[in-house]
Amino acid sequence: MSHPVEPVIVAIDGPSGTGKSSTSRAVAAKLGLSYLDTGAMYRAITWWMLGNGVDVADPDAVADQAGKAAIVSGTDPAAPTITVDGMDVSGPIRTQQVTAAVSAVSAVPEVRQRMVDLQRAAAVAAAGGIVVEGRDIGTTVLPDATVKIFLTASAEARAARRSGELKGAVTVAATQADLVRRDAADSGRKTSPLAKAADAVEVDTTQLTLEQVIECVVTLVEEKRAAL
Ligand SMILES: Nc1ncnc2c1ncn2[C@@H]1O[C@H](COP(=O)(O)OP(=O)(O)O)[C@@H](O)[C@H]1O
Ligand SMILES: Nc1ccn([C@H]2C[C@H](O)[C@@H](COP(=O)(O)OP(=O)(O)O)O2)c(=O)n1
Repeated sequence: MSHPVEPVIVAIDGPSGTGKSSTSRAVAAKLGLSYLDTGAMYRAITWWMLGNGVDVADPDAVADQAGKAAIVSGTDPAAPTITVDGMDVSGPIRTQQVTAAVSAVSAVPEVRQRMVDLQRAAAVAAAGGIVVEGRDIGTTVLPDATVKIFLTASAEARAARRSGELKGAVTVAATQADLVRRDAADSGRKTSPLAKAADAVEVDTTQLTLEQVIECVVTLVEEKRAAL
């Protein structure tokens, strides 16, 4: 008897600098799936809050404005996009100012509820399947995902990777301190903290090349698909 083929949903979670974005994009491209960067969505709403003079340290003020920004993500892994009220914000959401404020904004339950609704809608819309990366995808957003991956790496390796991107503008030590602070905030918040789902496969990427991580995830997805 044949079964209807369900679109494959891959959830990739983990802290900053573990390789979620690079791995997710490449896996989606290789397997012909859509791709959603949920961190970019939290950065986009944070960018909007900062630009509109909202005090990001005041959760009530953030909650009050949580429904205002129209955030739209393009899910083609070859050219992912993110807009706020129709404006391309892919550059501005990567500034240090946004990075410093994003954990506070994303801890506010009203913000999370809006983002989770958008993320689930994107997964439903991706008829051919999707790779979704973030902090709470396997635990909260898509608990029925076909495959769940939790990427880790040492704080040293993650900081070295990130400061490589910042091209020496910030020292590795300062980058590492920022990462560790953000990990603590993201893991310690009340609403859907950064956490490994019980049924996620943990992959420590400290000693792996990006290509090895991509291969590992592609293999896990193909094994799961074959067993369906
Ligand atoms: N296994 C790896 N080894 C070395 N560098 C990596 C590896 N995975 C990712 N990188 C690099 O580290 C940086 C951060 O990766 P990224 O995918 O943005 O991580 P995340 O989305 O988890 O924050 C990027 O410059 C990326 O090219
Ligand atoms: N599913 C998610 C994704 C990101 N966040 C929050 C917490 C993270 O510190 C920020 C930014 O995430 P992002 O993946 O862009 O961070 P990095 O690129 O790894 O530095 O957003 C979240 O709370 N839940």
